[in-house]
Amino acid sequence: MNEFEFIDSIKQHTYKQPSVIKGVGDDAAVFRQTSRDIVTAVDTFVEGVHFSRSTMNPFHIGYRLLAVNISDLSAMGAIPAFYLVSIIIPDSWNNEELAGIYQGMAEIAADYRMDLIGGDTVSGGDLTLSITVIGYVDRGKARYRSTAKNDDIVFVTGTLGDSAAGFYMLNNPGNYTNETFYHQRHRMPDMRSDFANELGALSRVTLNDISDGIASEAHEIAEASRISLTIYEDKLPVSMNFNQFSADQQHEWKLYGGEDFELLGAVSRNEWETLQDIAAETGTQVTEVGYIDDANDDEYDVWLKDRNNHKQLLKKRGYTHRSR
Ligand SMILES: Nc1ncnc2c1ncn2[C@@H]1O[C@H](COP(=O)(O)OP(=O)(O)OP(=O)(O)O)[C@@H](O)[C@H]1O
Ligand SMILES: Cc1ncc(C[n+]2csc(CCOP(=O)(O)O)c2C)c(N)n1
Ligand SMILES: [Mg+2]
Ligand SMILES: [Mg+2]
Ligand SMILES: [Mg+2]
Repeated sequence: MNEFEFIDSIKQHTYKQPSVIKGVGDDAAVFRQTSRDIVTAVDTFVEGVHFSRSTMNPFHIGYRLLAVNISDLSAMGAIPAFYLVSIIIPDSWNNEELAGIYQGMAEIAADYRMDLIGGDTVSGGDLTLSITVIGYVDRGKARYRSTAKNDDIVFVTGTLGDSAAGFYMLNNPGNYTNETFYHQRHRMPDMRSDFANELGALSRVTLNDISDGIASEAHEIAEASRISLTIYEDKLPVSMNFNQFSADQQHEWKLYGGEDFELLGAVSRNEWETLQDIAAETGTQVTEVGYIDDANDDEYDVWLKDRNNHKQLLKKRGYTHRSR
């Protein structure tokens, strides 16, 4: 298949979003928007860094890449609408495998009524996929990392550490409990889109999605909001049978494992009950895991309290890409 046949094979023939004026097939895509704010993000996946063929099949690769981008839109309180895919294809990937990647993306796109409206195709190098997502949020309702205030409740959706545990199981075959569940949490993470969108009812909520690990994202909130954040270690939600792993593994994965794509947030005590109602309506597990304090002398610290109430500074550690 040449580049043009490939583009033809991945092109949608109809669009779900009524605002599309031009999708795939010209120099750029066009959509029209008058009332809502537009939210956009891009994340890149590289073979060997974000996935390997030994732990993910092509469908999972596509599914997960679009999922993690939807996660960033959720963390902004936005509804997904469009995506554009830039792909660098090495010779070692065949047509069937590439089709699998696009099927994975199409599967989750259907769940969120997203349209593929453009992209770019280049051959050579390592398999690299970069997805740009575009979504909408009601005017002025985008949710930021910078809005947390003293005495807010810190909460997290879902459970933590499952993706890292699943990745470990995929790489270290053995006798595990609930293995399929953990594999699934790594390969096809759940999105918190409905919950995040419904939070539009709140006057203020701080959100950040967990890609690098809760320790890292907690620091992003602390720094952006210029506050201090405390997490109770024994309140961090984990899945059933997470205790099949060693204490060190559990500690490492839930705090620093990353790729959970759950939402870490902060909300005022006044609106905590409304937030819990929204969680119940959208079938979302939400757990109170800590609180916000004023910062001490411009130190935007993140603390971890153990079950004996001992407080220690939580390092900004997680999955960090190096730059030279
Ligand atoms: N190479 C880049 N050029 C311009 N802006 C960038 C670049 N890399 C990151 N950013 C911007 O920096 C901010 C933080 O990006 P970052 O990738 O850390 O967030 P994220 O997507 O939530 O995290 P992750 O990539 O771990 O999922 C965003 O505003 C992003 O657009
Ligand atoms: C083959 C392979 N090796 C390592 C990992 C783990 N991993 C890769 S990127 C990342 C953080 C988010 O990245 P980004 O900041 O780019 O969004 C994590 C935890 C994996 N999933 N697959
Ligand atoms: Mg990013
Ligand atoms: Mg993010
Ligand atoms: Mg991201």
